[in-house]
Amino acid sequence: MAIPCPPLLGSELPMEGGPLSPLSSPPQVVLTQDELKKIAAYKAVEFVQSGMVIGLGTGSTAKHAVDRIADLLRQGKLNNIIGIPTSKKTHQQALSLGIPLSDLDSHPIVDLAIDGADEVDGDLNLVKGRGGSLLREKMIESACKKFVVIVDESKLIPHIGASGAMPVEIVPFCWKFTQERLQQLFDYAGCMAKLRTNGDENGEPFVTDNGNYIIDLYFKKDIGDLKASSDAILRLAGVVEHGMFLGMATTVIVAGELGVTIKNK
Ligand SMILES: O=C(CO)[C@H](O)[C@H](O)COP(=O)(O)O
Repeated sequence: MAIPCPPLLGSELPMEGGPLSPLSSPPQVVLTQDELKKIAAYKAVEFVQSGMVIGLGTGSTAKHAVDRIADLLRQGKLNNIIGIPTSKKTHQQALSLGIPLSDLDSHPIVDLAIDGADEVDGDLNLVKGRGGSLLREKMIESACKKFVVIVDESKLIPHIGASGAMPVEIVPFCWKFTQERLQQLFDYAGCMAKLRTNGDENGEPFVTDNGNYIIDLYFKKDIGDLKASSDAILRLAGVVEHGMFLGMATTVIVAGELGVTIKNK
């Protein structure tokens, strides 16, 4: 869907915090959602400095950031970057672009991670993992000094789970049992727990990079206390990790109709 937006590109973007602020001139061009994602991604890459270890996110927004980092390396504007990819897909992208890569075993401290999100609430809590990479994303983004989240404004929501699924990565063993337990946990919020499939006619389960399954939780109502919800999910044997990233984002860059907003924790 095309979204009206002033002609904002690259370093011309406003960087104010707080709500999106109207610009003086009326909207002149219409930017697509993907163009907004690119604007947020390029703005985030301005935080990258030579010599940094960078967590490379996964998804259509993070892909723009990885492309941009590769461009700046090629142009000699960045040097000695080491990328830590959050998925096999991003690993493949970064490898094909010639970004030097490593992992948390060799680089346990990550200077900066840049990644998209499926939802961002008013306290900068996130839902991630609708793209299926939540476990590696959470491992890497928990290990970083600064976590910059890049989104278009459609990702801003009033409460976690408001726009769709909250994914939970589980072991395949007796997945129906774990699915049932997860649904029961959030019965009070009208939860529907669904096994994610590949979308083909056979209904084969989607398998994560770690060989696990994903149960998508759909809530009819606000689940309330996020910390308590997180703890309850993680207490279930069979659960590996969930897609709520609570208190992890240090900065959220939002590209929208009226410009760019940078929200800091
Ligand atoms: O968490 C993710 C993948 O596991 C993605 O960051 C999230 O799904 C956002 O994706 P996109 O940038 O394509 O909207």
